[in-house]
Amino acid sequence: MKAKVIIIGAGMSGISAGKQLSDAGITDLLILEATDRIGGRIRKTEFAGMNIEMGANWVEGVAHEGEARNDDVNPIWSIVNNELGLTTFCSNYDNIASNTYNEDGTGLYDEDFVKRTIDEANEVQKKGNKISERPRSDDISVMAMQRFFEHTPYGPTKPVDMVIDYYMNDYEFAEPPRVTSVQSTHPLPTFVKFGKNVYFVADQRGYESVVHYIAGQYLETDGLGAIVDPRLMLNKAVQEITYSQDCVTVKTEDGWLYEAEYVMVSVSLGVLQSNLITFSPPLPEWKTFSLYQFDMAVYTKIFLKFPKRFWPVGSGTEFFLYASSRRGYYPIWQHLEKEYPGCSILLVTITDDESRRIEQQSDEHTKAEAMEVLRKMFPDRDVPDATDIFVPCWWSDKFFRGSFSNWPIGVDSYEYDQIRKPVGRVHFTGEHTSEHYNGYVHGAYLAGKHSADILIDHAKREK
Ligand SMILES: Cc1cc2nc3c(=O)[nH]c(=O)nc-3n(C[C@H](O)[C@H](O)[C@H](O)COP(=O)(O)OP(=O)(O)OC[C@H]3O[C@@H](n4cnc5c(N)ncnc54)[C@H](O)[C@@H]3O)c2cc1C
Repeated sequence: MKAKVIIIGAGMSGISAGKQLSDAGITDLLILEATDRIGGRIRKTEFAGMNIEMGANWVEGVAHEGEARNDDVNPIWSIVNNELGLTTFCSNYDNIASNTYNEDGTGLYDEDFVKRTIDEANEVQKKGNKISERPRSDDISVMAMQRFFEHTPYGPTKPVDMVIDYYMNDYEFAEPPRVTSVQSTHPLPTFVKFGKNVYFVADQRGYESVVHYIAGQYLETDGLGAIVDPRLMLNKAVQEITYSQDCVTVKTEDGWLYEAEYVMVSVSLGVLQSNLITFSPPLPEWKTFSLYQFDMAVYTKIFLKFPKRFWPVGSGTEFFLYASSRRGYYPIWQHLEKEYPGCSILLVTITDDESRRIEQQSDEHTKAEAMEVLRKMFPDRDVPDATDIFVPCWWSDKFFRGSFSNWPIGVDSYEYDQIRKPVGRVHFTGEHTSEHYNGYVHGAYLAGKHSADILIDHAKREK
């Protein structure tokens, strides 16, 4: 089977690249997707009788009216809010100082004490922004910045310091401060460009309806909106990409061969770092070097359903922290009562080593750990066992190998260009190729457009 362009992967970036190519008149496309759906890491799933988001949940980078900002609007927010009208809720973290729990069963920490910790951490972050004004060669890790400004050789070590540090860094980047680059995150381009608010998508149609919406603008759909276009082929896991000066051949796991003038690879950085897809000839060293230097982080959203609610609800209670002496141990909790009143569901987020650890144990074991933490947080309440648990496994899934990319110390913009740069007829896209917005849904969307533009130029030059 032949096409002008084969797109590998039907997540946000692949679908966005397809739209950009179509708009430029390149409609002879074939999209090969390994799974049985489009959307990739934006995925709803049924849990306890309702749809929840196992992947991306927030539109990050939204300005409120009247807030000082430039005129840029996050393109995903435009679709979510204006075009699709999905139900969203602005997440407000202002009250975490009054919602930070002790691990020794004595309940909440003193609010002023936690507030001071937050203020101090905020001061260090602000100073970090200054480091970003220096030449790129002066980049340091977030932890080095903390040592520099806080004079703490090992970074924060007390439970409250650690959970606040986790909330400010790992909760966003899914890797600890010792890994993350200051210059790429301080200040964070997403918030500078689009606004500092984050909106939680809580809509039964799912956040993935954004991907369907974009796909539906150039792929044929039936009366109900399902994509029926033969150019989208599901359950087509690509195994091998053979490229030459004249063409590209793609082999899928079921033995089919597809030929094209160009290929657009939109699989995750984690997949590219694994050996799932073989390139023939092998990718040049400059390419693999840049791909291996970047990090694929792991961020895990665990959902727990309870027979009854035992946590506080009402204004300022949505997010609460567990300050453990083991950093990153079931640290950030969110109740979904605002989004889904009466649902009695809690969401706890863990990352990195903790994510990899729990992916390798049974859900029952994870539930028991979470229950122990909850009973420490609420010693005076009757805390019933969760009746249901959902633990997504993004890291073990061979089609993802993690949740999103994180910019580590030691990678500069030059190496970043190499990640995105085509190798002959093989082009690359994906959230990890978005220099300013890597890790985000809008990063994937904009990267798809950008990489498609590079391919369009390439095709024009060859005419
Ligand atoms: C748990 C989690 C939470 C997140 N939270 C947020 C958030 O709140 N806000 C935000 O903005 N972003 C968030 N993100 C990040 C966001 O989801 C991603 O940046 C974005 O969806 C990535 O899109 P993509 O197209 O680059 O990659 P993907 O979505 O990974 O798409 C690549 C596609 O390629 C397919 N594929 C893989 N291997 C093959 C193969 N061999 N052959 C064919 N197809 C293949 C995959 O199945 C997939 O569909 C989160 C991600 C996760 C996992």
